Amino acid sequence: MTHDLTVRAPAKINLHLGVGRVRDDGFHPLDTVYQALSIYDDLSVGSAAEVRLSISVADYIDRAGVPDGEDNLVSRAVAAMARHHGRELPVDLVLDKSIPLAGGMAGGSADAAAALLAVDRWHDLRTSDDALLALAAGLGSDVPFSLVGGTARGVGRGEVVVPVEDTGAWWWVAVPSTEGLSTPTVYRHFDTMRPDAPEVPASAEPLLEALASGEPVRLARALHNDLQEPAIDLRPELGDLIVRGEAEGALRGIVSGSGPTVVFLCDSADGATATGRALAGAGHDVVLTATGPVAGVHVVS
Ligand SMILES: C[C@@](CO)(OP(=O)(O)O)[C@H](O)COP(=O)(O)OP(=O)(O)OC[C@H]1O[C@@H](n2ccc(N)nc2=O)[C@H](O)[C@@H]1O
Ligand SMILES: Nc1ncnc2c1ncn2[C@@H]1O[C@H](COP(=O)(O)OP(=O)(O)O)[C@@H](O)[C@H]1O
Repeated sequence: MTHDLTVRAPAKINLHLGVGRVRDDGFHPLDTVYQALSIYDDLSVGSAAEVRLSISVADYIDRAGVPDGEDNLVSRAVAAMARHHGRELPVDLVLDKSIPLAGGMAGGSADAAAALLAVDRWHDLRTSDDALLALAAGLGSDVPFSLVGGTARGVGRGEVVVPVEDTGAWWWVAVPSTEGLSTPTVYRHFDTMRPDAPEVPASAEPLLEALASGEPVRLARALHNDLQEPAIDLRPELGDLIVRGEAEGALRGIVSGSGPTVVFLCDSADGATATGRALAGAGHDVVLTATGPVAGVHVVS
């Protein structure tokens, strides 16, 4: 089958992830700064009599970990669009994944956002931006950011997203783990380790100031993730990886979101290549070099 439309969906990292005390609804209040990186899943669309989804993955992704059928966030996004418009939205979808799985890089959220955009364009639904953002928030806290992309501040449970100016071109090395970490598990571990967590999460302001300076060394110092401690407690080897990457020239290593992917900020493209090579040489089979910020989900063909 030929597919006439492809939507590209970027991975995200959190430059700042301030987490407050768990709310009554089970979510945590956040003050976060997201950045979209140049590691992408692609979602291609063609015609069909019903909703169909097929999935392929990069060689470093465990295909068995990606749910098929209606459990996939792509299918859930199509169903949400169909409910919103009050009609069936038949479509043939082919998902090609490169974003590490269950890695704290929001691959599933990116796919959900891509599906919203793809189905909107394919069926010429002209869904308003506000409706798309509301549908996205219903699918997951990270999904609205995947629509917006670039660099943006997220508050609430992360679903209220405001773009921030970011004129930098930042270079990153991402090192995924072979085994993913579940987001709810890491949040629960945060609750255990931080029973005294403040109601109001740590402010993203210092990070935003560092970002505005355009200086990689300042940004490196300002990176902050309240889920790093629980993630490292669950996976102590992540702490060793951070130390190693920093010894190999990275300005700073940090756990991405709820982990277990570790991302390293480097001073330049050459710096990222050198750190990436050194980590690959040290036995890390999968090392991805990326730049950010990049656009949110967008049509590429
Ligand atoms: C931690 C973060 C940081 O950006 O991303 P990942 O590292 O997973 O990519 C996000 O908060 C993940 O967002 P997302 O993966 O969309 O989470 P959701 O589907 O909305 O929620 C899954 C579960 O995570 C927990 N959760 C999520 C968001 C939040 N603010 N507080 C929470 O406690 C809840 O247990 C919830 O049931
Ligand atoms: N399209 C999808 N891609 C990846 N995971 C998906 C998808 N749809 C549902 N999932 C489920 O969501 C979980 C978390 O996925 P992912 O977004 O990759 O990680 P994270 O939440 O750590 O950023 C997976 O383990 C999987 O069970």
